[in-house]
Amino acid sequence: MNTLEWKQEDGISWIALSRPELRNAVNYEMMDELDEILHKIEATDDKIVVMTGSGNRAFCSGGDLSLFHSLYTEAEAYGMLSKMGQILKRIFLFPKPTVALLNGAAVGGGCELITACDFRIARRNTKFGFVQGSLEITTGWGGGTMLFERLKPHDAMTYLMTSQLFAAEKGFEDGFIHQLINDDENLEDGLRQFLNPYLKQSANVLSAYKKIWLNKFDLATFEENVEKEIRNCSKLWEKEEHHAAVRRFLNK
Ligand SMILES: CC[C@@H](C(=O)O)C(=O)SCCNC(=O)CCNC(=O)[C@H](O)C(C)(C)COP(=O)(O)OP(=O)(O)OC[C@H]1O[C@@H](n2cnc3c(N)ncnc32)[C@H](O)[C@@H]1OP(=O)(O)O
Repeated sequence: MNTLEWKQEDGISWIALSRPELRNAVNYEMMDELDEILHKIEATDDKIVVMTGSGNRAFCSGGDLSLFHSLYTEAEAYGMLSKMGQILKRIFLFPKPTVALLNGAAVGGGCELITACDFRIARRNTKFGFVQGSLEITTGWGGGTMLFERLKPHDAMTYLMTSQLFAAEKGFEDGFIHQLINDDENLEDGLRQFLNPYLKQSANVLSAYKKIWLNKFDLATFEENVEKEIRNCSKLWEKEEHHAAVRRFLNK
């Protein structure tokens, strides 16, 4: 694996996004590797999946803008967005509980990725934000649809419509972040403390409860809504306003 690290320990499958020099931005190789690793994990006896980022700056900075900047038309954008959208859906619907461990900032598509997970644990000093609006696009991997399943509509709209970066403490108050880990605490120790009561249960019990939550969804409607989100984002993507905003980011 070139863009991910995977380890299995005490019933936990750890996935670390590993492109720290670009703040763990997602490229096509990472999408393929994520897809592959999720298939492998599904076949293990592991109880819980933890997703985190390499380094201490970022969990994930979203799509790799230096790469995806070359996608110009709606159709080109749709290809990339729907590829990652499929992976986010797999994470959201994954048969085992999933946890996003925010070792650093989760921004743009990175924030969509944490939304796809069942639990979010963050260092107290981290930030998260759906900054897509400042790039003149919206969420395009299905994370907007998923956010409305995680939060009260008013809070979800605030996160999405303001494009702001928020402190993890605000996410904790809103119920988006489930546990804060103090800055002087070891991140893995803090996570294990949170996970201990879950890890005392069998994999079958955890998966069965996850299934009850997933049974709530009309899958066809959920998939239709994700698809609409991806299509809408693709339309905005091809506008000059978006390309200009990305150029500003890359030339800063
Ligand atoms: C494409 C899908 C779409 C979606 O559907 O959601 C998206 O994800 S759009 C992408 C949205 N993401 C962003 O706009 C993130 C921008 N990044 C940041 O805000 C910051 O980098 C950070 C994540 C808050 C971390 O800040 P910091 O630790 O200070 O790092 P730097 O900003 O100095 O970045 C270091 C290095 O990495 C490059 N970088 C960062 N993010 C990306 C990215 N998403 N794509 C490509 N490159 C990225 C950044 O340009 C720096 O490069 P160098 O200057 O060459 O070192």
